Amino acid sequence: MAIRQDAAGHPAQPVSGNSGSITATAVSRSFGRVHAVEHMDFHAPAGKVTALIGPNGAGKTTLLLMLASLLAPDSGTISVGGLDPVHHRAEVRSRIGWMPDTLGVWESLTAREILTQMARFYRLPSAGIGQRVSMMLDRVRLSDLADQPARVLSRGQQQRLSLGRALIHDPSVLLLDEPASGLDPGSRVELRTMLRQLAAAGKAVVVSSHVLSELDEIADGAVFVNQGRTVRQQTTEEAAASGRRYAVSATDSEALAAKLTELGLAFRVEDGRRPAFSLLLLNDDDAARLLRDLVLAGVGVSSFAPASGALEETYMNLEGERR
Ligand SMILES: Nc1ncnc2c1ncn2[C@@H]1O[C@H](COP(=O)(O)OP(=O)(O)OP(=O)(O)O)[C@@H](O)[C@H]1O
Repeated sequence: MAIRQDAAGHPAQPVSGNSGSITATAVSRSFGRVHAVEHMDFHAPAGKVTALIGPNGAGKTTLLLMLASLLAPDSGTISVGGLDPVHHRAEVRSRIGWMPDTLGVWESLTAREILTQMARFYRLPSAGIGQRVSMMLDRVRLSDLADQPARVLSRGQQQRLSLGRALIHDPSVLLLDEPASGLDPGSRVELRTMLRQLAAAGKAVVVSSHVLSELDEIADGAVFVNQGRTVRQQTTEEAAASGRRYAVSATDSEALAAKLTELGLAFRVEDGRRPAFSLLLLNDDDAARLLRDLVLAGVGVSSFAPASGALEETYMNLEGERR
């Protein structure tokens, strides 16, 4: 089996099938007295989209910066496909695509110039750079704006340029901090499709996001963090198996409440434009059964739908446990 060395002469670990996975074990990082990340564990397998979820200040960006080798941990270990970013920085960086929450580029350069410069930084063969940049501009739908200075791009267009920049060297691990921020609904759908395609191509995709309702569609699993610590890791299927909240409303709210009570189901009344009853159901079969029972009992059901995603439900439950 081949053992490689990086530029600094450190022996790299054997190249194996997990070259795209990324793992952090008990990593910590403080800023003065602030313990931004404390003994955090994180794993994102190759070929999957992993969501990094947590409230403001939980330590998500600090963890991503460490995973991207842009910030050194005070303690703990990080492995990118078996390589430690501290000792194999150049090789790890060539494997990682990093999309920060704000673009932060040379604003007077054009989108094309920025991607060209990044391709040079990553030492892509110069003969192929022009074609690679044009392909990437097309992929993130910026071909029409390719020769405009970055400062004139809208927030959503800058996000797309940032994604193109993260992908220009075809990394095996993608770290995306709030990638959907500022994107319009159509662009969000495109982003979702692109992230699924990248995972299907074998890359480890890590997405930090507060838009939990969308994550069920994107993520295969999630790592929940809070106050610098990992509080739960679970697959989206595991999250779905613990049930999800449904919102039900009817033309006659009293009749609906009476029937739910008769069926022995705990519910609460949600504030909103129209009164809706919300209740936790274990799976789609339970939801179908309840809808049938309500209709057969003559309750005029006017809406019946999941009120939260599976990952959102886990997040809200964790929040509830903390209070
Ligand atoms: N460079 C820094 N200097 C001092 N404190 C910092 C620094 N970077 C982060 N922190 C602190 O570390 C904690 C974690 O911050 P971090 O940005 O990682 O959280 P986050 O989960 O990404 O938050 P958000 O969802 O709001 O972006 C916060 O209390 C923050 O104030």
